[in-house]
Amino acid sequence: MLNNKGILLVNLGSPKSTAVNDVREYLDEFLMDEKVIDYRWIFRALLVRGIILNTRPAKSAAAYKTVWTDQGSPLIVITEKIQKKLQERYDIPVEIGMRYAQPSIEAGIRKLVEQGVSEIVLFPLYPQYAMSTTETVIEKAEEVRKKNFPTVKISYIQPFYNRDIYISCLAESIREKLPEHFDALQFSYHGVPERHIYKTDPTKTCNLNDCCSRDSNPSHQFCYRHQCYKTTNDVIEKLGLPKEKTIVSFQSRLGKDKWIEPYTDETLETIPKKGVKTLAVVCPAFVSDCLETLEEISVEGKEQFLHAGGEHFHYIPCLNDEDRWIDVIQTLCDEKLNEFYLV
Ligand SMILES: C=CC1=C(C)c2cc3[nH]c(cc4nc(cc5[nH]c(cc1n2)c(C)c5CCC(=O)O)C(CCC(=O)O)=C4C)c(C)c3C=C
Ligand SMILES: [Fe+2]
Ligand SMILES: [Fe+2]
Repeated sequence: MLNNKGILLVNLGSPKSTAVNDVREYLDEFLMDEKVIDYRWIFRALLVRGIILNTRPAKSAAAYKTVWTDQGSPLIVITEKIQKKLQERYDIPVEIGMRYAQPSIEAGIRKLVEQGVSEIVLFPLYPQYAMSTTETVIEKAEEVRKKNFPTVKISYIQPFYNRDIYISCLAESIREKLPEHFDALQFSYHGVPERHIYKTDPTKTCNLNDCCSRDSNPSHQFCYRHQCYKTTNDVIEKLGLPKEKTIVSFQSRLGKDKWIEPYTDETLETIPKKGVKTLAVVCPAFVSDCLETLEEISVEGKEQFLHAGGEHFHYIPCLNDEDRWIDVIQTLCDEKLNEFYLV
């Protein structure tokens, strides 16, 4: 019986509008999360509320305005489309929740509970594990569950960065959108501070230089960088592309800390001089297009590349609500739903 089961799809979240005050409120909640800026509260507050929130909201609001749709933030609109398509395949309720802003994780769980759900499969919509994404989602959901819904059971879908169904789906999606001719395919992942990688590796053995070749190292379970390289290598293999024709880089760094390298913006500025004139870029840390892909890569990144001597720039959209991606979500949900029977 699936009667008391439900699915909650969780994504990052967006400001409620492009008004500077709404963006400030969103950034405050986001950046005051200690899993995102992992300083002691007082230092985090000094940095976020004393420095970042003075200037960033206006700059981010202007960027959001360039991608906002009539229905709202692309990230939310696309997550809602995924929800609708998935709901058509299930007769148990499917809801969405955002880690920051609205609709919140709490609102999503409440909607499910109001429909009689007591066992939730929660799907963090992040292929690779990171403290600032998967981990903070689980922590938040558990906090909400313990406080407001103590009798509800939640099970969590694990990062799927190396699952063959996901790799095949991503590879096929890329294959369809790649231009006939290109000099390089760049995989640009969202960056994280380098410190986050060491912090989440329980074995403390992750060596950024060689961890990616040691797939048996248990630290890779918590190593975002490793998982990005694993996704890339598996997709390249599926596509039959020579490794020399591909680039991995990390985007969106914020602040003065060292983030994992190489940085996307620096790469875009150097590769034209090395002969890359036609570039395709894909962003597999994001399953839905959002500010970071539609503005930072498709607009800013393109300008940087062309300005540095590049000639053609092709942005490859995220999986969004492609049916083959909905198939993957459904398979991963079914696996978890079936686990309920085994307990
Ligand atoms: C210390 C800061 C940040 C870390 C660490 C970080 C990790 C991280 N983020 C995503 C996914 C997304 N981030 C998005 C926007 C965004 N990210 C940060 C900062 C950190 N992210 C900021 C300040 C912002 C807001 C926009 C801006 O001012 O630049 C988004 C887009 C949201 C949207 O509404 O469109 C996504 C998605 C991942 C996957 C990740 C770690 C792996
Ligand atoms: Fe981010
Ligand atoms: Fe590692």
